[in-house]
Amino acid sequence: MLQSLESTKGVPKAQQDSDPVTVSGATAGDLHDNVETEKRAKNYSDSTAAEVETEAGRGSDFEDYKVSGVSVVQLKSLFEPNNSEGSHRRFCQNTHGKQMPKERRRSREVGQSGSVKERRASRKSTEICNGMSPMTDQVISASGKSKLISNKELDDKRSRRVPQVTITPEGGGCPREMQEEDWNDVNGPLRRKLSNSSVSSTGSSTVHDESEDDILSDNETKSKGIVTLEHAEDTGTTRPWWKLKTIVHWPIVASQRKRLSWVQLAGHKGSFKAGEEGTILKKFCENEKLCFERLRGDVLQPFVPGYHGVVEREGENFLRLTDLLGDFDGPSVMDCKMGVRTYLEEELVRARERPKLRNDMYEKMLEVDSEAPTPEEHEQRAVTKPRYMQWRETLSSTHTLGFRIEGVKRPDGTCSTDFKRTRSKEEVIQVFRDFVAGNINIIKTYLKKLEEIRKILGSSEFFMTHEVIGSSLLFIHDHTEKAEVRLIDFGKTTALPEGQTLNHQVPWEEGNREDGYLWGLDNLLQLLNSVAKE
Ligand SMILES: Nc1ncnc2c1ncn2[C@@H]1O[C@H](COP(=O)(O)OP(=O)(O)OP(=O)(O)O)[C@@H](O)[C@H]1O
Ligand SMILES: O=P(O)(O)O[C@@H]1[C@H](O)[C@H](O)[C@@H](OP(=O)(O)O)[C@H](OP(=O)(O)O)[C@H]1O
Repeated sequence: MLQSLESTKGVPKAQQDSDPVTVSGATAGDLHDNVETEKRAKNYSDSTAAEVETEAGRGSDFEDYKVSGVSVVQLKSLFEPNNSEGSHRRFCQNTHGKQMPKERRRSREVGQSGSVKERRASRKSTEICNGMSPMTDQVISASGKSKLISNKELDDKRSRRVPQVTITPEGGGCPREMQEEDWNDVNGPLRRKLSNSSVSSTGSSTVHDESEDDILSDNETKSKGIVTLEHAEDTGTTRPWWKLKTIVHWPIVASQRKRLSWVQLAGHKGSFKAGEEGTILKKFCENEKLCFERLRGDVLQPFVPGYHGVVEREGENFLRLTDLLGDFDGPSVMDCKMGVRTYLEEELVRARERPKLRNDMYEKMLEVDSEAPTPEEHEQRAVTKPRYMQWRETLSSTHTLGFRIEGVKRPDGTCSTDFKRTRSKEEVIQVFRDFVAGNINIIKTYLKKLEEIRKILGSSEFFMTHEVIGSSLLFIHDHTEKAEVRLIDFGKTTALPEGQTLNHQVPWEEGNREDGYLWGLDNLLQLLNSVAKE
């Protein structure tokens, strides 16, 4: 399946009218992974067929309406750039009162001043999780006390509703997401456009089997993997989105500098563009930028993609990152999302304070299990984001193992993102076995790399002082048995209040901000060890 990506697709004209932004370039020293574009082009030989990109802006937008006094996001008609907030595109007023895409809800660094309750909860959490017993067998009640409940009970509770505990704003208030009104305070636009839609979804697919209509539909059932990245021109000018249509995609061999066949196993469509000299451009996210800046000089830096600054392309800002696939020949790739939780505490708080019902998430739920929504949710035809995220976590291995597989790309070019129900140890092991095609040497190299990462994380100042949510480990290997693991995606990784640290292994209780990252990593190590011994 070939998917054509064009990040400017569907971008409303108003965004292109927005203010220019300051661009910080990369220093020469940043370019520590220098990979040649030609080599990459050769590696991604999957993409030899010409593709045709249809009209830009095609796809579904969403519209808000009210059900029982709560706003609902619903699919809206096509070709309407200035719509209301939705999962795929959100817009807000900029300082000039113009409509512009809203920054993905990761823009604000969280937690300059955590609440007292947060700090207390953090101190309380001293239990170390051993083995693979679920760390989520403890829940916090409305009184703030924790109690033990069965896994079944827990799953039911977690998957049915948003936890009811609220964080009380104290001493400056608890962290909260940037709201539309906050935009007036923002000095310069935050440039990461909200999702066009997530790549990860149900369904297994190959590189060759998708029709053009499928390519550009916003149907979440269409899993993506191999994508064709546009090489955005550094013109400094903006191109109206409606002009970006019916572009013929030449085969990669014919236009290596302009296009890059690439693998994107998770995340949002249109988030990436091809960069220069072995780099890719990821849509700008202030929070992620801050993380990469803080990672400079941290012991963890060699284990994350090289960061080469912020660049502007066609009026939009991007983070320029080393393409981790660049050193591999026809790589196999796996994305494992780490941690016991995939949403921020502030997202829970917001969902309680201002519930926003998502029709797209309800639809995604139905695709997997038509009985998953409650009668009320069926009636509303919508769920809140935390509800969806929690359901995804309990359905997969996020809750039980502290990580989950998001997607896999195999050497033959086929991709699968059909892992929403991959939950048990045995199932996860089987995916890894298939991933390495039974090659134990590769598993052993992965184990070595993971052990190294485990050790480094223990001494990383960055890791200690950040809540790491939604970040993945990217596994990459090729037929030469070369294998590498890197930490990616810091869009939802947030700094803790001064002086606070995380243990990353104790159970999460709302307020303690624990993410279970290390617990998940230990489980992953254990699973791979068992594969290596086979
Ligand atoms: N530096 C990189 N080199 C190679 N591949 C990458 C790199 N960064 C990301 N990817 C690919 O892109 C996918 C999505 O990346 P990422 O998770 O950073 O995007 P995202 O839009 O922030 O995702 P999400 O919405 O899940 O948070 C990964 O699964 C991986 O396949
Ligand atoms: O994998 P799925 O089932 O498609 O679900 C998506 C996935 O959980 C993403 O991590 C999340 O983005 P964030 O991590 O950025 O929150 C996205 O939310 P979104 O639709 O609000 O972007 C979800 O739709």
